[in-house]
Amino acid sequence: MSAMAGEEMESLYPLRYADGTDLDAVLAEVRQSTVRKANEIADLRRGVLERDGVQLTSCAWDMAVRFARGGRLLAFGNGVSSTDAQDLAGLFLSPAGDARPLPAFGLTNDIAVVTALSDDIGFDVVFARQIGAFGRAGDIAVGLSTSGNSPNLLRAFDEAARRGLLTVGIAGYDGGRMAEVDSIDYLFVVPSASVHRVQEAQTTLYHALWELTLAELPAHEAGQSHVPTH
Ligand SMILES: O=C(CO)[C@@H](O)[C@H](O)[C@H](O)[C@H](O)COP(=O)(O)O
Repeated sequence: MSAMAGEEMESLYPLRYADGTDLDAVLAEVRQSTVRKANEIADLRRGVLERDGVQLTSCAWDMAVRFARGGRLLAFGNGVSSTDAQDLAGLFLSPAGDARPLPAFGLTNDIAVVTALSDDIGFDVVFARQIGAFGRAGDIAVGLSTSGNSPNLLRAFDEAARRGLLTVGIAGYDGGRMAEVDSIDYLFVVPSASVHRVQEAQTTLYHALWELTLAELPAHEAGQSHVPTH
C-alpha cells in the first residue's frame, strides 16, 4: 500500500496535526471531517446498492441453493480483510438473535496452518491449499480484498473455480486483478480509492448478502427453488 500524502494524512487525523493554539478551529475541522466521511460512506453504500442490488440478490439465491444442498462457506482475505472474512464466517455460523446458523469458517482462523503453509511453501498458497483440502463442489468461496490484487486471493479463486465452488469476490478501487480473472462468479467492487471507506462499505455489503441468503434459504429447503426473475 503506498504512503499517504501529507495533506491526506492531515485531513484524516486533524487532531494529530493541530498545533494546539486554536482548539475551536481544530474541533470545527474534526466535525467537518467526520461529516465529510459520513456523507462519503453513505453515498458509497447507496451507489453500490443501486449498481449491484440485482447481482447481490442473484448471488444470495446461488448461495442459498448451495447451503440447502449441504454446502459450506469458506472466507478469506489479508490484513483487515482477514478480520472481515472471519466476521463474515462468524455471521453465518453464529449469528445473533434467532437467526439460524450455517456452516462457515474463515481460512485465517487457524494460525498454525497459516504460518506453516507460509513458512513451508509460501504465502501465495495459504488460501488455495486450504481450499484444496477442504473445498468441495457445492461449497462457497468468498474472498475479500481492498486492492483486488493480492496473489494469494487470485490463487484461491483459481483453485475454488477448478473444484466447482461458487466463487464470490469483494474488492475495492476498480476491482484490480480480481476484475480481470474469470474464476470469480460474482464480483462486488466498492468504487473508492479510500481504504477506510472501501472496508466500511464492504462490511455493509456482506451483511446484506448474509440477510438475503437467509431470506432465500427456506424456499430452497422446501424444494420450491425458483430462478430469480429480477
Ligand atoms: O487496509 C489495511 C488497514 O486498514 C491493511 O491491513 C490491509 O488490509 C493490508 O495491507 C492487506 O494486506 C491488503 O491486502 P488487500 O486488501 O489489498 O488484498
